[in-house]
Amino acid sequence: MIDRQSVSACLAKLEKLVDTHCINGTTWPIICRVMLPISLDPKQWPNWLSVQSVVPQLYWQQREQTLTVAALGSADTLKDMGLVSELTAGVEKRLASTVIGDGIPRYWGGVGFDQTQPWQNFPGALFFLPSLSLEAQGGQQHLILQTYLEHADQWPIKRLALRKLVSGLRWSLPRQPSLPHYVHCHDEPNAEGWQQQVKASLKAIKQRSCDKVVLSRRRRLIFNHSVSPWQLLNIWQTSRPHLSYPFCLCLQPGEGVVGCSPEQLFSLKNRALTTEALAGSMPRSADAERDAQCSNALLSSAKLQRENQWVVKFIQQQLAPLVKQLALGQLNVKSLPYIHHLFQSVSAQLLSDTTVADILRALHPTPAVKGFPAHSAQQIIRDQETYPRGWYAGALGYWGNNQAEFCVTIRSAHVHRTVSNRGVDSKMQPGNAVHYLVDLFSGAGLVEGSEADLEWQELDQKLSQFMEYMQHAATDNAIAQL
Ligand SMILES: C=C(O[C@H]1C=CC=C(C(=O)O)[C@@H]1O)C(=O)O
Repeated sequence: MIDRQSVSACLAKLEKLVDTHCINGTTWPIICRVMLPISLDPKQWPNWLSVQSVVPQLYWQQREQTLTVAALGSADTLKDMGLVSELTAGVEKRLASTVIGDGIPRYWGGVGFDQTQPWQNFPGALFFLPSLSLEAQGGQQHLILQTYLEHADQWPIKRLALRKLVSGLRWSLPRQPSLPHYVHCHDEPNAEGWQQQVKASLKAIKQRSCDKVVLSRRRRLIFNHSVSPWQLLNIWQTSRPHLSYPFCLCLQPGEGVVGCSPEQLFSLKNRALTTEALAGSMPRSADAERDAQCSNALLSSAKLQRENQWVVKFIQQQLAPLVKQLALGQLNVKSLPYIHHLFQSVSAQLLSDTTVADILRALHPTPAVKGFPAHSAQQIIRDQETYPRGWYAGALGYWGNNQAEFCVTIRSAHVHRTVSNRGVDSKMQPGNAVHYLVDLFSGAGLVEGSEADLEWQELDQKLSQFMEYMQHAATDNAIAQL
């Protein structure tokens, strides 16, 4: 179990360690951390985070479930800084700090799709060292408290903040409130707008200014009642597709990015790197024979293979100066509950002077979410899309010394709210000033031979998974309340 007493004991241990270093220590900056074994079912962690008032709040689970984290509060945050290269250099510098105490520190966070197009109240990129985290790894669970100090002078303020965080923790886990029904649904672009965007993109592809571009659609659901990202995470997790990363990052209470992604950006353990090309899709069918045909069609369609091969080509090009022994896995099909994808794994060994930052900058974003070549695809996306992608199609995960893993934040939503003095449409109550918004995103890769109607259906397919889960959850809640 985890309770107030054990966390207080853990804090006392951390304070003692830091006090001793402040008196005797000579090396600065330091990361000081203590770990306490706990037993609290990780399935409860999102619920536990949802009742806390401190931010940031992060939940992230590794695709094979080898690591789960619930992180709360920040001992050190790096965000925005214009260039991702500056931010990543900052994280590397932090990780070179002297570590005092137990285990190996990890910074958590990531980068949005295009840092020049952030969401409101959400920086383009952010990494933080959690003040408090729960981590499950190798069959063990720990509570971890951490602080980062550039000098002893910072300790009194940071100690106070930690004490405040620990004393403000909430321990009772109420039932999640029921999920309301949305009152309005709006697609951007709509089906007609999509036709125009695809036409313009295919023209650029035909003129050879681009080989592939990934365009997206935003479905905005508007609610009259509060919706929390944690409710959505619950839905995604209960109906979790095999081998996906469930994640939720809130930078303000009740607002954040949430999703369940099948795609890994990369994983790095010591010097061994794995990454993948996940692109090219076919719908699933309830009929087993038809479903097998769809899956086989992925492996025989030249157009779908092109979609995937631009990603492979990009990965090979970008990694060439940074790795040795690059090897491609077999082209395969990854089947999720609603959709099949073409999938090819890539593995390599880092060269001796290659860093995590080099790999992150080289790979993100891949043509699975952007296109190829990157610059012209970016231009088309900027010309055609009418909203910022923010952290949709970004990268989210952890970064430690010689260790990192990031998922690509697709199959995701931005949960936020707006305040206005007008209703959004006639169904909204006139005096209802706060609108709760769930922006769902889905994207589709366009190459020579793509058809706007089929790509629109693919976007539907990707959205339908979530829409169905949500419908079920709202109905189940309504029944439970009878
Ligand atoms: C960009 C998305 O999916 C990517 C990943 C798998 C298959 C894709 C496709 O077939 O277009 C996309 O490249 C998304 O789901 O929003």
